Amino acid sequence: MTLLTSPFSQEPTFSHGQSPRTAVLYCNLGTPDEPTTPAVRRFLAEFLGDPRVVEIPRLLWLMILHGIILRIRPAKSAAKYATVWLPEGSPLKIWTEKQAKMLQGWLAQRGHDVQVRYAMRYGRTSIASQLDALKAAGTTRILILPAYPQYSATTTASLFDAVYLWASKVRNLPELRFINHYHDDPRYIAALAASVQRYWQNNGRPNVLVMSFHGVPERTLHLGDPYHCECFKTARLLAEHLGLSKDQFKVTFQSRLGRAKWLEPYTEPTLIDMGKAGVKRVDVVCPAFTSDCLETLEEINQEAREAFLHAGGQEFHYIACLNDDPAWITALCDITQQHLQGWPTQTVPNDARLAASKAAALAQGAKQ
Ligand SMILES: C=CC1=C(C)c2cc3[nH]c(cc4nc(cc5[nH]c(cc1n2)c(C)c5CCC(=O)O)C(CCC(=O)O)=C4C)c(C)c3C=C
Ligand SMILES: [Fe+2]
Ligand SMILES: [Fe+2]
Repeated sequence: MTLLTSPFSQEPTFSHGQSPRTAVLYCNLGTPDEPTTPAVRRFLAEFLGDPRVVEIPRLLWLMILHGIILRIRPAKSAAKYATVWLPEGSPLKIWTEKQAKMLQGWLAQRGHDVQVRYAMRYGRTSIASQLDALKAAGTTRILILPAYPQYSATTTASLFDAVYLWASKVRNLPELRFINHYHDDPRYIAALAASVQRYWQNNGRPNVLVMSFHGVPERTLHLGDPYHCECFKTARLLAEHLGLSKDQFKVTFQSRLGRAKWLEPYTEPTLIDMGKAGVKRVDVVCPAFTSDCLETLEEINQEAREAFLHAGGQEFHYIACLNDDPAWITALCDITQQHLQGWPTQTVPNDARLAASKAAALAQGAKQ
């Protein structure tokens, strides 16, 4: 792109006459490149090596991570990934990419000239590489949109860290905005509720709806992380929307790692207790995940299902994540639009708008 100098001032303007480019970077956790032991080891080394994710003294943790965990876990996890892998790749990546494409298209339909890209905190497609690409394309305003409705330092703050690290190496920075959370956004809640209601219309209702959120160490709650409270608020709003009484739903936390205490109650033991107690049918929904991934497709829809049925339960229904649900993309669009306010993102370029208003003024003058 050539830079011209405006005849009226020393301000540079872009030769194609468009307003400065605005972009949305839709960020998710990340996933291995393939369901193999080496690829999962690479992914886990980066993920679990992040001090935001595992907060124990560095040296000790690096010894445990490289000495034990990365020798055992990758093969086990790779086998699990293989059970959910699709011909096009990892479900998390496929859904995240599709959501970003849909968001861009739907924003364009609403008249916003905004580029939407997706990025992953770990593995490919990295946050730094996408920010580099946006900067190279002349983007001057970037909105960081996490795929996580609930804020957690382990996820949201960690992805912001990656943005700050990139920014610390850039001379001429774009304007940056960050969305911390949307756990109580009425449009996200309505999309979740509609997906559950639709499922029930087609499949009947359960005795209990289990809302299973990804867990985090309990210690993070005592240190001030709002994740636990935000999960409970999402759950309460979802239950209200669905008209559920207290005994018709249950909040649980899944994916515990290591021996420390994580947020309770844990999903699988709760389901086993329910099966043993004679609960006939449970439906499970995972509101912290906006894309289906290993944690929902394998841990819930395979492992937790088996545990519940084995404990005496009769019917286990997994309600899919929001994925490409139109109500969810609409919610994402609304949330994005709200945070783009004040940034010029109209489809009609500034210069064309100016020319049109000058022409209108001239025509008005000619009439008088
Ligand atoms: C929804 C938000 C998430 C939070 C909060 C979170 C915290 C967290 N996770 C781990 C450890 C692992 N998570 C793994 C997979 C994984 N985690 C999330 C989301 C959150 N994690 C997603 C979307 C996924 C799926 C990725 C995919 O490729 O499909 C894994 C890897 C899988 C495995 O080996 O079991 C680990 C490990 C910790 C320690 C943590 C907070 C401290
Ligand atoms: Fe996780
Ligand atoms: Fe898991």
